Amino acid sequence: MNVYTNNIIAAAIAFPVIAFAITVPYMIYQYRKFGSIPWIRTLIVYSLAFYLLCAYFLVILPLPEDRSAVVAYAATPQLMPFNFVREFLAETTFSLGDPSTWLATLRDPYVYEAAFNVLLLVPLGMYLRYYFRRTWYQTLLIGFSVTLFFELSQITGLWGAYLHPYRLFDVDDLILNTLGSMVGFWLVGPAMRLLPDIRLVNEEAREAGMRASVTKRALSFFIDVFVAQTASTMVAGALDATGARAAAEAQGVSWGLVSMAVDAVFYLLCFVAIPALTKGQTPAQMLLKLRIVRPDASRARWYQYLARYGFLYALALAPFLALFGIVSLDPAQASEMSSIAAFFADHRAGFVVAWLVFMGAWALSLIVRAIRSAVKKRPFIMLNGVLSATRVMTVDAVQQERDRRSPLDVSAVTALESMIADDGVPLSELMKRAGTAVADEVRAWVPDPSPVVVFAGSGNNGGDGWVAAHALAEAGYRAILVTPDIAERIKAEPARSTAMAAFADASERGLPLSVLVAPDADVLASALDEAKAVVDAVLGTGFSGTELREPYAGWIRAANRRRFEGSREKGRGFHRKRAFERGDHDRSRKSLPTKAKDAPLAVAVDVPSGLGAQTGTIARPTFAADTTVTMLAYKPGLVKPQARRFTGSVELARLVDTAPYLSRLRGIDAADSGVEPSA
Ligand SMILES: NC(=O)C1=CN([C@@H]2O[C@H](COP(=O)(O)OP(=O)(O)OC[C@H]3O[C@@H](n4cnc5c(N)ncnc54)[C@H](O)[C@@H]3O)[C@@H](O)[C@H]2O)[C@@H](O)CC1
Ligand SMILES: [K+]
Repeated sequence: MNVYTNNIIAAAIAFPVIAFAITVPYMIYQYRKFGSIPWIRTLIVYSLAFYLLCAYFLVILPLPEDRSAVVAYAATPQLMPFNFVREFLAETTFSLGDPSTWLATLRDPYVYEAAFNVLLLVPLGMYLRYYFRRTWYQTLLIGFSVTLFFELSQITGLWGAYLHPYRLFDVDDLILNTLGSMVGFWLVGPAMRLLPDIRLVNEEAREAGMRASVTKRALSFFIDVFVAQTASTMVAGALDATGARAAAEAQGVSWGLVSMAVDAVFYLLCFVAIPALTKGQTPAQMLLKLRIVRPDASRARWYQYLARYGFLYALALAPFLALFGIVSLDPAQASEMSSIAAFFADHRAGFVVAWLVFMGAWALSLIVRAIRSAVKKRPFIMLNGVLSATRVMTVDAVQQERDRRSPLDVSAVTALESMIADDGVPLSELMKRAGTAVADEVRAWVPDPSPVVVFAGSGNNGGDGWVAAHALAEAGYRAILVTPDIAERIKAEPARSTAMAAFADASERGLPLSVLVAPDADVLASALDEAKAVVDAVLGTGFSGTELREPYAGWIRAANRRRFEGSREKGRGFHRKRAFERGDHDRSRKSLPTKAKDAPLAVAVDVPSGLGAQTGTIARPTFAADTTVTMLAYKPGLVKPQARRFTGSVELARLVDTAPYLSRLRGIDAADSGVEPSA
């Protein structure tokens, strides 16, 4: 056993080195892929690395004394499957009928080594199923490959590092290790219900990745400094090698000054010139998808980049220059100094203490603010950002902020649709893309096929709902579509033909799509009780007003009640007594009641039904959503302050490349009305 623990200690010593080497690449990869790095994933990835290292060390250590060592027992591979069983039976006193022999058996090397060989790859199977979401046969294959790699390391004497194999290649190891990975696969199954779903962790990371977190910005800054400094050092070195130093010194120019000038060139290049060419990105910001912009997300000018980083260096360096100045004053020469210098020189120690206190307080305040911004999910703004009127945002957040700041009037959306249709993408195709985007949003947050309720109104917003329900059913979700009337009797086009086609296709292929036509309250409530997601495609841009008509009002109330009171089984008793009885909400309240624990995901299509797309008025009732997938452009109502608690997060589904149309529309808009567009 001692051998095992020694190897684990070796791994523990080697691990920090490896962890350090992989951390920056790991962070860059995660930031690029997901935008943020959840703790849980870091824990998993690093524990996996540590575990694999331990396992490998157990397989290849201890190393023989010298390269040509011959280890007798490892010379011939053991190729007989289940040899360990035979040897065990031959060599021990074990008897199934005699319990007194059982305990000794456990201490038998054949038994504990076999058990250990199984154990070795149990964690791998767990990681493969839980984190990498591999199926059982993929786990089997990967487990076997890893084992084979281990055994091949042994039979080749660590890939030729040693002339002879020093550990035994054993088929039984292959069998037992692979079995271990399968045991891990089976064991982790029940635990997965308690562990956070890694797909949701990823989805949340993507959402959190909209923010330019302090760590992401710090990483980007250090990469930039590293790049600029390395380039500068190399160039200065090259100049030195070509004799520039001697030439400079012959001219009476100090080499220190020259290399500082080279530094300055590279820092200006990295932090000013390159951002000016790339619309606001330093090299590392390109890598990490960050951008320097004005506070309103518009493009900053080159002198703002200069100011931003100039102030940063000035603010960071000034205290050190001051300290250096004070420390280098010699009190012995105080009589020869100006009175101010003499004062500083006399009180040197006091100033150094004051300096330390000041810097400590400053550092502490930065740390507190950084933590507070992380907790409150607010941007971390530094003084140099304020002074230069710039911010660092993620590329995605810049885009989102620009979209939010230039919503498109509902009338303009209609104009936009017909422009797109004129270019060959008809409304029916837009509807298909819109519904698919909604289904994708549901699938991102509810990754396993589950029951989903889709409310579809009788306008085109409802058409999006039919597409979404069909797409979800196609993906195996049990979609329950709630409609006031059968598809044939929908009046709006292309909603009608789209709904009919979706229904016909689903029936023909036997997809799990069921349609509830004007269901009564009880049927509706049961459907909602089971649902893992509710899609609101009742009313979109076609609605304005302060009251919803039936049956829509009843549907929305039922959905809101389900959201805030929980399912009916759970809701009876405690929950039902709560104030939120009408399934309506008190419009004077600043926030909505908290969501019930088992509330389904609520997705609104285009706008939450009840919210005025143009005006942002909140009707009675209005659908309360976790996320709103809005089509083509933000509508003015979505960005009104009161809308936020009904829309949840807003996702823009562009459906087509809208940029050329938008500039045309805004141009025409401005010319026609004689006023500046809202952007
Ligand atoms: N903008 C786009 O490019 C696209 C828009 N599509 C969808 O089409 C929607 C607009 O469709 P429509 O113009 O047909 O309008 P809506 O579907 O938003 O609303 C029209 C329906 O609302 C009902 N209604 C009006 N006032 C009511 C009230 N007070 N109480 C109850 N019901 C009321 C009407 O009877 C009508 O059935 C958009 O929101 C979007 O979801 C997509 O289908 C395709 C792409
Ligand atoms: K809607």
